Amino acid sequence: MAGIAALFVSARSLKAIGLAVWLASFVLLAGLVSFAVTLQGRETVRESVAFGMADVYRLIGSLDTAFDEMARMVTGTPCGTFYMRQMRRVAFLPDGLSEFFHIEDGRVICTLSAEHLEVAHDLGPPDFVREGALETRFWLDRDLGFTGLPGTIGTIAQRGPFGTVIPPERVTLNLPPWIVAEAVLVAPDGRWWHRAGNRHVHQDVLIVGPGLSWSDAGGPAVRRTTCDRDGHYCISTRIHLTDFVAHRPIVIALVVIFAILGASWIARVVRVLIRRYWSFEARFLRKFDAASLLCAYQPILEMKTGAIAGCEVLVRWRDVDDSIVYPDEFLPIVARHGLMRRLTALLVARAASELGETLGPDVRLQVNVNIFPSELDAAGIEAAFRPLRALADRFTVALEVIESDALPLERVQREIEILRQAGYRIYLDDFGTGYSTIRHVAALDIDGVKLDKAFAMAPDGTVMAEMLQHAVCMVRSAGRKIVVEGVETATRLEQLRGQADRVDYVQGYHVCRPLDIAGFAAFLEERRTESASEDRRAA
Ligand SMILES: Nc1nc2c(ncn2[C@@H]2O[C@H](COP(=O)(O)O[C@H]3[C@@H](O)[C@H](n4cnc5c(=O)[nH]c(N)nc54)O[C@@H]3COP(=O)(O)O)[C@@H](O)[C@H]2O)c(=O)[nH]1
Repeated sequence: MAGIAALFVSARSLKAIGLAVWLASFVLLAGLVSFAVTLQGRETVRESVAFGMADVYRLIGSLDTAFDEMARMVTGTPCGTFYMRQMRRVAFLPDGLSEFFHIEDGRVICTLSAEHLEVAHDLGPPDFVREGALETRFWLDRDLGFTGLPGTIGTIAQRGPFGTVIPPERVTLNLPPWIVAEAVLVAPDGRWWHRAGNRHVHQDVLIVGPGLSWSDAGGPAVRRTTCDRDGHYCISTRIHLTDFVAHRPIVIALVVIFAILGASWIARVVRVLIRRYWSFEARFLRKFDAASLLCAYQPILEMKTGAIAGCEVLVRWRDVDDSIVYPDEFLPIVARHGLMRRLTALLVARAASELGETLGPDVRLQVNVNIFPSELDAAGIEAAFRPLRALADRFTVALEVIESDALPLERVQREIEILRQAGYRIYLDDFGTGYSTIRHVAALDIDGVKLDKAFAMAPDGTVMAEMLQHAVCMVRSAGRKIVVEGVETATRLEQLRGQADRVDYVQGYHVCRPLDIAGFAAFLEERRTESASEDRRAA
């Protein structure tokens, strides 16, 4: 879970997520729009094929009508005068069929153009036969020289004793430039003949197969074949995607622009939602509980004895990705949402349980806890500190009031009095910075003052370092105990030892950094062993 949460917390992975969402949205949107365009393309193909098929059905209809008329009207002695006159009348029908024959046993006996043939023309076996109640035979692309029209090629159809010629240009394919198509006539045994359109398209579909295919040299192409209801007349189509793109640049540009804009919008919304849900503030407020608050203990050294007299309890928060967050980052959120009391109560409960269970029963310490000025009301403090106060025989509680805002002196003084009478010690924190003033030190009945670490941490020779001594004198003159924090070097500790009659306690990285409870217990044990051996040496 922490691993997944870490994805949303890190700015780098958030960028990666944004990019992934953008790409996925782009592919999805481009796919959806392309699908819509493809459907529209399929519709165009369907319409074009239907247009071609309409010619086929018209031709079949003309053939049926012509043969019906022949059967009805052409009677009498075959190839006789009356017979031929009637045949001519059928030829005048406006169906595009104008040449008719009389056929017996597969041989043409007479034609409208050539009349009675001197030698009957043997048609040979038909190329294919349209089965059914009205069987029709076809001879494709035959030389019609026997009709008196040398060099003319045409398809002959025969039903009963009658035959006719189908002109070659009867099927038209009305197609946009990005579709290539071929109309073919297919025999029941699979043989087929080109009728109109682009040669090789039907063969291509037969070899590669219908559907989307990538094997063709012209790139990916969509192929299909549509046939009439008898399956004899078919139109095969092939759309090369490159042709489609080349012929519809505006559509393609619009698809790309739409997909880019849409994907950017979706990615932005997703990023905003992720940021909102996983912002530091949002996840802190979601996971602000006893389990996520941790205590660090920083030892406080008593100058007079050289012993560890106490510790400051410092809060830490475990983020959703298990990283440890320092208070400067989340205290403003705590203050903004009025969670100061809850923070103190949770922290005190944890500290009481850790200190009580881990340190030996003989260890006596002053436990300093930071509180906001707004928390300074005796009843609230008593409630929050109950777990520590239950261990009053081992731990004395000192409240470090962080002066983050101006103190209402009268009210604060009243609360301080009650708390001190109850056994609490009160310190003003961060003296010398912000709102912490000498006026407060003089006006409030407090136990001590913690000098801001900026004094002790300042390099020798700087004004701040110089002011350290004066600040100590000033606080001392108000009769308060002094804690100097931010002692990071042995030199600074030595300098403060020179003022040991005025500086009561020091705290800082040179003494010890804040530790977890196990580290703190080990540190105390080590100090105890060291001072015991020093005592033995002195004895
Ligand atoms: N209301 C609460 N405020 C709290 C609580 N716990 C901490 N705080 C306040 O948060 C501020 C930052 O604290 P932190 O990051 O824990 O830093 C503390 C020490 O680590 C640091 N310190 C101590 N010695 C040194 C040192 O030698 N060098 C150095 N660079 N830093 C050092 O100082 C911080 C302790 O400051 P203070 O409280 O003034 O003694 C800080 O303002 C805390 O007050 C909490 O539970 N409640």
